[in-house]
Amino acid sequence: MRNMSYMVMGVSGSGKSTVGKLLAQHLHLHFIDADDHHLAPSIAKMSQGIALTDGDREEWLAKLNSLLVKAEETEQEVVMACSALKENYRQVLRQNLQKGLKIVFLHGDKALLKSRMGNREGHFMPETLLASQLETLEIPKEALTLDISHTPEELVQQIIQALPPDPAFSGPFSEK
Ligand SMILES: Nc1ncnc2c1ncn2[C@@H]1O[C@H](COP(=O)(O)OP(=O)(O)O)[C@@H](O)[C@H]1O
Ligand SMILES: O=C(O)[C@H](O)[C@@H](O)[C@H](O)[C@H](O)COP(=O)(O)O
Repeated sequence: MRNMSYMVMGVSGSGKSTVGKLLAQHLHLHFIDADDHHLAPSIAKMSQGIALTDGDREEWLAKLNSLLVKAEETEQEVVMACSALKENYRQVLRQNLQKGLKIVFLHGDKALLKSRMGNREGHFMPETLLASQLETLEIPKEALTLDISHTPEELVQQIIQALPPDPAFSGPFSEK
């Protein structure tokens, strides 16, 4: 047991919920979707096509970090799907974690992201917010970066193949 959690990140429509859930199923881990923890005013804002600010995300990120810390304290690994768009957001998500986080970054071009958002039914996030998501995104430096044109199953296999065999190994997608 590596006892280190996974963060599947990317802009809206990149597939982080889909791939994160599937990864958790494959690894028999608990899955946390950061979208389930947004404050109600944040959901209302995004539903109206208004991008969140750093301030809107502050309490949300602290809550997500507390869930990751709790998992580590109870010796659980979890898979979290979270946009985690900026480096300082990722720093908040990692704070007080002794073992760091494995970051998987789902990358795709704008047209594909737009079509994936468009295919989704009943989701609060409008396609019009994709531009601001991409403007806000700071590409993570130490992450396993995967191309979302692959199927979710292929992406999960790519993640599993990249897992370090040795728990002490601090491989290509370990950020601390
Ligand atoms: N790799 C993929 N290939 C094809 N469709 C995908 C893939 N990943 C996600 N999808 C679909 O694209 C849409 C957006 O995926 P979702 O997981 O909700 O993204 P996010 O959580 O990043 O916003 C969903 O309809 C999902 O079924
Ligand atoms: O920080 C943000 O701006 C949000 O977290 C955003 O990135 C996220 O994408 C929305 O919560 C929509 O949810 P989906 O990612 O599922 O579209």
